[in-house]
Amino acid sequence: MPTRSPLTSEQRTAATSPAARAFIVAAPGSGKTTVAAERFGVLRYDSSADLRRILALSFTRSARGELATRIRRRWGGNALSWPHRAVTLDTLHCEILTFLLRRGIISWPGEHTELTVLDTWRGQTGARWLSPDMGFRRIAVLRGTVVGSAGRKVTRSGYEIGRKEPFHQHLASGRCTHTEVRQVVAAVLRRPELRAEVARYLSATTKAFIVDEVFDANELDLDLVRLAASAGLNTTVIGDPWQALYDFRGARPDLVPELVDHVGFEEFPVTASFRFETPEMAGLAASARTGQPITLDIAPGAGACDVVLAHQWNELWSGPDCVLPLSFGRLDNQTDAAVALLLDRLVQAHFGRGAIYAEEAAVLLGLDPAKVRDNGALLGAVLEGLRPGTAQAAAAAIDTLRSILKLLGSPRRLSRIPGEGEAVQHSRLQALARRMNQPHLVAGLTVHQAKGREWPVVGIRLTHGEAAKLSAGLRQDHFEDRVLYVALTRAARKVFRC
Ligand SMILES: Nc1ncnc2c1ncn2[C@@H]1O[C@H](COP(=O)(O)OP(=O)(O)OP(=O)(O)O)[C@@H](O)[C@H]1O
Repeated sequence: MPTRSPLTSEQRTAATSPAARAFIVAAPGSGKTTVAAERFGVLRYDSSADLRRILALSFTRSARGELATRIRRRWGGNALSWPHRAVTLDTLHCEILTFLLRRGIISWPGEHTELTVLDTWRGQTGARWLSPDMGFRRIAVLRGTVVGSAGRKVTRSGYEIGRKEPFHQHLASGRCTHTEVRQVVAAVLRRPELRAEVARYLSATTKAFIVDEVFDANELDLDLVRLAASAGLNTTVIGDPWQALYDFRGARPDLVPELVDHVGFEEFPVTASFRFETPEMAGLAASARTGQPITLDIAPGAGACDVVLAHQWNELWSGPDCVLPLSFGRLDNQTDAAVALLLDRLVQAHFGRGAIYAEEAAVLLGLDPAKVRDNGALLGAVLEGLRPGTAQAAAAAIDTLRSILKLLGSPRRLSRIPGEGEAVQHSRLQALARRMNQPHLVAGLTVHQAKGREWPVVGIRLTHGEAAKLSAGLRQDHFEDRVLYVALTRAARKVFRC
């Protein structure tokens, strides 16, 4: 086991404080996750006879995974044995809903008490891309104590269900997405008598909440924190206002100071960063945080970097061929999903890990992800066919891909995509072919995927607008500026512009 570095006095004070409500504000690399994991064990193994669980909470599966790994590494595998858990806020919402349904406090269409909760409606009957000019989408509401549905004007584009019938059918068969779960739990918390039931449930089961990256919390998450604190749970929230990135999930970093003030959290600053190994990086991070103008050196080649980051996947694909982005981005149709499986194969071969959204791609195609992995040689053969890099090779590879999906167990045959969609797939495959022919590949990630991680040397792809923002100095209250800040602070030794 590696030796553990001693905590700084700031870290130790924050992790071991007897405060029932602690707000730990920390800069990048100063040990937010380290302190969260430490405090988990301090509360888990204290000498009290209180056997209720400690709940470590984060917002994304990758952040949850990192937190769970750190807890196990610090305190041993048993630290997360039942009832103690590290889960996402979405999992907690589902747990609360299941409790309310099982107890009959509220009821679901078809009297379901166990739900199948999907990440997205994409690929489900009745789901289509709806944009603000396209009328209404269905949302889940609470009528009395019964879950029902209502139409709401579309305000932000996405895969939604617009028509009543398919939405009702999904609900009646016990199926929904995390969005519906959030809508119902939010409606529950607005009703005093139901809110009191949730408070009772939390205080009966849970001794402490430790919420990592609290600036990514949306209104519902923050309301749950407020409820937990008022129900007497030991409540710790940890975060950095400069690293709030989940606007698309409704993150409300602006509401955190109000919550901290209103609930009466005791504040513990953790300032010393362990990430930055060179004076240059420490200076760069400080300049970014204080809004000083920033200019990055141009990379001698992307191969000089350990990772290349960009805000959007497209920016990575339009960059140097020695950068292999770990995704093409959103999966809009089944051909997108099939091409994502090919990318997954190449990513596995080079980096020993899967591509982002590979599992989602398999599910969208009706395939068992394990079977796809077991039959990787079939996808490998399609990749080999791509090697010449021509448009003809790309077209032939798509055809072969469509036919082998059947062999992998896909219930339907993929058809050609109308309009320009087919040409987009050809150019994606040609981009893959160019990467296959590189002697050395560097992983490309979006800043969202890189959050919470670190590398020695980081390359950043900047649009003109982003470069201008850097030269003007970053502002914490601008989302795009925070994205740039998180990108810059992933490097221990050096950041280059790629
Ligand atoms: N007291 C310490 N002594 C030495 N190294 C430490 C100490 N505390 C944290 N570290 C190391 O510093 C690095 C950053 O820690 P950690 O990931 O917990 O920071 P973070 O604040 O969560 O980072 P981010 O801002 O990127 O989310 C890790 O490699 C961690 O092991």
